[in-house]
Order: sequence, then structure tokens, then C-alpha cells
Amino acid sequence: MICDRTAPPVLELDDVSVSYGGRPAVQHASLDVAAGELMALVGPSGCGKSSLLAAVNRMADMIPGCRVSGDIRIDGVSVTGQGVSLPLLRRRVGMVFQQPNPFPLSIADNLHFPLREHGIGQREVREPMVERALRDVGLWGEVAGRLDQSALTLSGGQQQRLCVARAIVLAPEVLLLDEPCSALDPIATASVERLILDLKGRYTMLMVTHNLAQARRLADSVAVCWMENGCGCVVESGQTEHMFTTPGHPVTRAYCQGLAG
Ligand SMILES: Nc1ncnc2c1ncn2[C@@H]1O[C@H](COP(=O)(O)OP(=O)(O)OP(=O)(O)O)[C@@H](O)[C@H]1O
Repeated sequence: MICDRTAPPVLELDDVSVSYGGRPAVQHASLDVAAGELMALVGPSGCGKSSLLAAVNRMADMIPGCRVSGDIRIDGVSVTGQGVSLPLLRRRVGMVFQQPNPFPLSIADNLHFPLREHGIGQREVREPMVERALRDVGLWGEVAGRLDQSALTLSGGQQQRLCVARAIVLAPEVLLLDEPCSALDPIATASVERLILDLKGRYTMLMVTHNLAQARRLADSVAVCWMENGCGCVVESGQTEHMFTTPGHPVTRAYCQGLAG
């Protein structure tokens, strides 16, 4: 599947603001991510990129003093209200963090664990799901003979690909990636970038990156966050090549050409 911009977006952020202890961090952010699209969220440090990701999967709910307003919809249904099941939301929205963070369990159990947590109790049902996820991230050939070994014995790039496998084993509708390569060396970065390219079209992804060249290499679309009046905002979003070659906003022009930020 190629990303389909004619269909209604899978992920919508509609006038989203996030504050901590009453202090605004990001205000009035609106974004649409189409089915199968990879959108890169770029911008200087502190302009609220991670806060927006935390609003989508409601990790923000766990941060004392953090308040999110506006609406976030997945497949047209709001995920911001009181009645939303957070376990179900976490199943629908996978997340990969900057630092590879496999559980201190075996390679296989890193994937069995979330499946068990979400009620898939029978090992014989889980096993093919685990294998499929490991194949999807290109790890199966590397780990098939050592599934019982600790995940911590894997290299950094393998650990991050395992974390992607853990995020997709539950077949989420949306995948959030928070600087997924920034803690990796160039070789591991290349392997994770190849994986992200491979997942494009199959998952709807929102990825924070500081690496503009990476955003240009990987993303279908780019949203630029910026600080205005001491608070983060999204100044412009659009298709990647347009954002790098003919952006509409002077901030985008300066940032994407490396003149600011
Ligand atoms: N748990 C928190 N408590 C208080 N303030 C926070 C918290 N998390 C983030 N902030 C503040 O919110 C603002 C936005 O931070 P956020 O981490 O979302 O920005 P970012 O663009 O992702 O930055 P970076 O690129 O450095 O990761 C910053 O001023 C930050 O200090």
C-alpha cells in the first residue's frame, strides 16, 4: 500500500495544545497523517515535538501537571476523552523511543510479553505472530537460532529493530517514532532507516527527528515545529520535497536550508 492522501487521515491532531504546570509547551498544533504515510516532525530542541507524541498515545496522562487540550482522532474517532480505554489505545498506537529499550527478557519474550498483556494467552497462537514481527523488521534470520538469549546481547541496531518489532507485533494503526536513530551508530542507523522505509505504506507513522537529511530521505511529509513567543507551534506542514524546495513559511525556508535552528 502506498500512502493514500485522498482517503480520510488515519491520525488527526486538531488544535492540540500541551502545557506543564500551567506553562504552555506547544499550542494550537494541527496535523493530518494519511494511511501509510510517514510524517517527520522536525524543529529545534524544546519546541514540543515529543510532547505532541506523548499526547497521541496519552503518555501525557502519566506526567504530573501535564494538560492536553484539543482533539486527537484515530480513524476519525477521538482518543482524548475520559471514556477511552488506555490499554486499547496503547495497542492501536505503537511507540519506539530514542534509546533502544528492550525488556531484560529473552528476544522472544520481548514480543510474547505485549501479546500476553493484551490477552493472547496461547503460546501456539503467539509464536507465528512473533516470527512475523521479527521477519518484518529483518531480524528473523539473525536471531532465529537464539530466541531464548537475552535481548540485551543484541547490538544497538538489532535492539532498536527488536523494539520496532515489539511495537508492531500488536498490529497498531499508528506508529510513533521518537528520534529512533539518534542513539545509534551510522551502520545501525542505516539498518533502522532501511526498516522504516520498508514499513512505509504499511503503517501510519509520525516520527520526530533532528536530522533533516533523514527526514528528507525517509518521510512522505514534514511538519516544522518552532518556538513563537516562548511556546512551540507547528508553522507549516506539507509534502517533503515541497517543504525542502518551495516552502511557504520563512521559518521553514530558513530551517530546512540550515540557516536557522
Ligand atoms: N515532564 C515535563 N515537565 C515539565 N516540562 C516539560 C516536561 N516535558 C517537556 N517539558 C517542557 O516542554 C517543552 C517542550 O518539550 P519537548 O520535549 O516536547 O520538546 P522537543 O521539541 O521534543 O525537544 P527535544 O527535541 O529536545 O527532544 C520544553 O520547554 C520542556 O522543558
